[in-house]
Amino acid sequence: MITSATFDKADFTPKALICVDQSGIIDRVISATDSDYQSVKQAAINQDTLRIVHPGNYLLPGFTDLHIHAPQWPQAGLALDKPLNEWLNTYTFPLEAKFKDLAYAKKVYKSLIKELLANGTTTGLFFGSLDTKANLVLAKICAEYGQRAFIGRVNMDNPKQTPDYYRDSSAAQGLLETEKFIQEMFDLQKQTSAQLTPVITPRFVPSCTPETLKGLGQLAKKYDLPIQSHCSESIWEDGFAQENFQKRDAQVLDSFGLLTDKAVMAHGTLLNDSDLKLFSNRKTALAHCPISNVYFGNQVAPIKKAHEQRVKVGLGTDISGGFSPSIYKNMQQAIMSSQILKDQTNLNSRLTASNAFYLATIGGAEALHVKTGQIKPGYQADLQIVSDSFKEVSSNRSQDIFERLIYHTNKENILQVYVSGKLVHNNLGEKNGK
Ligand SMILES: Nc1nc2[nH]cnc2c(=O)[nH]1
Repeated sequence: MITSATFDKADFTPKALICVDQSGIIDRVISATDSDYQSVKQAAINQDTLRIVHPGNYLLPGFTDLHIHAPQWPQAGLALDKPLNEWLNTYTFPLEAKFKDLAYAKKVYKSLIKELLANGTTTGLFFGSLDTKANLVLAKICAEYGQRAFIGRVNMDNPKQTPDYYRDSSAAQGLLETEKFIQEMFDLQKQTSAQLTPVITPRFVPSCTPETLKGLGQLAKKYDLPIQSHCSESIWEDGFAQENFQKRDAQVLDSFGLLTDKAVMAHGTLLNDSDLKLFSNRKTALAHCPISNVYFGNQVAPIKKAHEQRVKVGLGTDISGGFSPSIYKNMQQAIMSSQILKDQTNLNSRLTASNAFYLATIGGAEALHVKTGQIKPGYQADLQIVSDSFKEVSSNRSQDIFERLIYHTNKENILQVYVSGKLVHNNLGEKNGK
């Protein structure tokens, strides 16, 4: 098994028993040299609860996707040659508005959640749409398929920056609808006992009036909820904050109580040193979306610097600003983009495979305050079993195997995925599912 130990180091354990309790939490990790290894293994065989990770396959923690726009799934990979503002107005807002149609929402969300689980994503932080009922459809599908989910009802009410057909009619109406969504999510949580959390979701500063930003800051405090938005993603977005508030984008969000230790801000490609300090002081996390940033980010996000300044960082696919639902592909891009930043700035900005793995596992989990992302006692058994397709032709050193898995794992290599010990994706067929 492989689990991240620190930002710079992944631990490799060739042989161990991972004991998962009835509630889906890792109870013990027993190494082959421990005195009760054989007896615990035999007991599991007797109870038919032993699951074996065969040679050439590896057990990894499930990943957290810290930034996904669920209703954008049908356009993943489309129109990415357009600038952000045009892409939003011409393609994205019309698509999101279609989710009033709940049959359409159901079809799209089922496809998305199956795809995320098949790619090893066990926790997702989702932007929904404006439509409360469609967001609840997403929540129910997550509950049904076993996806741990944080879901936000999007707020946007600035008439100058949003179209008539896709906008809250006023700040008060949007806030009321959001409070309704929060209550319905709490009810759903109770009915299904699924791991569902509502999230306060101002789309981004340009889409919202100051009344909405203020009201959402207050709702987050009232219900002690996570917050998600976009921050300093593009030169255009930064310019909007400067022109309308005479402040940096991060400062605007902070002035409305939206940078908290439960907030996750997407992109941050243009965060400067003082913004990073603000994030660090507020314990606000950054969702690094390296594929999307190539298209809309205007710059490579300074991830190594953010980590060194003690900003919490995880990875996001940003479906559909990013075209791929795979966190593996985003780890690869995070490493590649960091090299470009190094070449451009001559700073020590380069990320390693171990760094990227840390962001995908521990980084995402810490941002959301969930005990996932590590194969350790006390953590949720959110796990994936992946196969190394290069084992016949490449080296058998643990570091080499690890790097190969980061670079070459496709959906086909992800054999099984578990959330809290429950099998949620099985690529081995019924029989071998055991
Ligand atoms: N990438 C991205 N940036 C945004 N900024 C505001 N909305 C969006 C969105 O849907 N995607």
